[in-house]
Amino acid sequence: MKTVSENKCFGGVQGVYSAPSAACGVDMTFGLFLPQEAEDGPVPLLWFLAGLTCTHENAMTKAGAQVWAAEQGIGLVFPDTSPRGEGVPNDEAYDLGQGAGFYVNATRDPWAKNFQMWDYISDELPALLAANFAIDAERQALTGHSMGGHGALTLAMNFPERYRSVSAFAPIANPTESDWGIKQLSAYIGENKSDWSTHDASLLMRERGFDGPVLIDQGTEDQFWDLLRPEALASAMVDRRQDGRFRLQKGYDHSYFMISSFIEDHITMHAEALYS
Ligand SMILES: N[C@@H](CCC(=O)N[C@@H](CS)C(=O)NCC(=O)O)C(=O)O
Repeated sequence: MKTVSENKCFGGVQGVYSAPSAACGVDMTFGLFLPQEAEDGPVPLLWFLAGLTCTHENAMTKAGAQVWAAEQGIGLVFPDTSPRGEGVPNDEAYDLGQGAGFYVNATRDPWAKNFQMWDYISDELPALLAANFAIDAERQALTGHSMGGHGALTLAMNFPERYRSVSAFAPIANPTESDWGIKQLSAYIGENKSDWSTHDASLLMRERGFDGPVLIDQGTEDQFWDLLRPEALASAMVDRRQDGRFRLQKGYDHSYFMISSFIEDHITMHAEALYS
């Protein structure tokens, strides 16, 4: 593992590291914020999964999460959104290939060799973090934005034993019915729609729900509203009687300004679940 940078931040350390990934077949870069408490022992961990076009850097620099994580004594990890670099397949469109891993394990060429983001996020990176940093792998929670909100919700509902709480900002909520989903799921895991259901938050919410705190924030002026399909997730939560909050935030758009406006509430909710 290589240390790319380490900066003191709100009494803790904001690091950027890079390590070879067996799942993705290339070196993967991630940001990790550890609060001061990590000097004395393992701390719980909140994942921030980012959206289309993002690297490890967007949420790390724009979400404003560290101040609240420092206050609560929890770690934050900011993974990349796909493998990247020379030799890794890509597409001309911004919403497929590098920067658009969609948090699935690809089974189709040319993607299958590198695009194993599901395994990378749920297995490989947590093990690497627990082995190298003061992270308590028994206490993890997930949040994310847009494509990353989709990743957070689908991982949480598939692995409820691994994650204590889940939240999302403007998640891609119903990818099996959206152009942010149909194109990518077809390319990565094939045209057979029955293989897609584990990667659709609204379908999972209807079938399984989540036995822990859930918080969704969605801006009413989100320019990608039609692609995100928040109504599908909201109605699935109601139909299931899921314990949780789905908040429509008047006037907010899809940007990190929306995220930084509400991140405190998300981190407070996760901290309560992680320390209970
Ligand atoms: N580039 C795309 C949109 C990409 C986009 O908005 N990405 C969001 C996530 S879905 C993001 O976080 N962008 C990076 C940033 O704001 O820092 C477009 O112009 O249509």
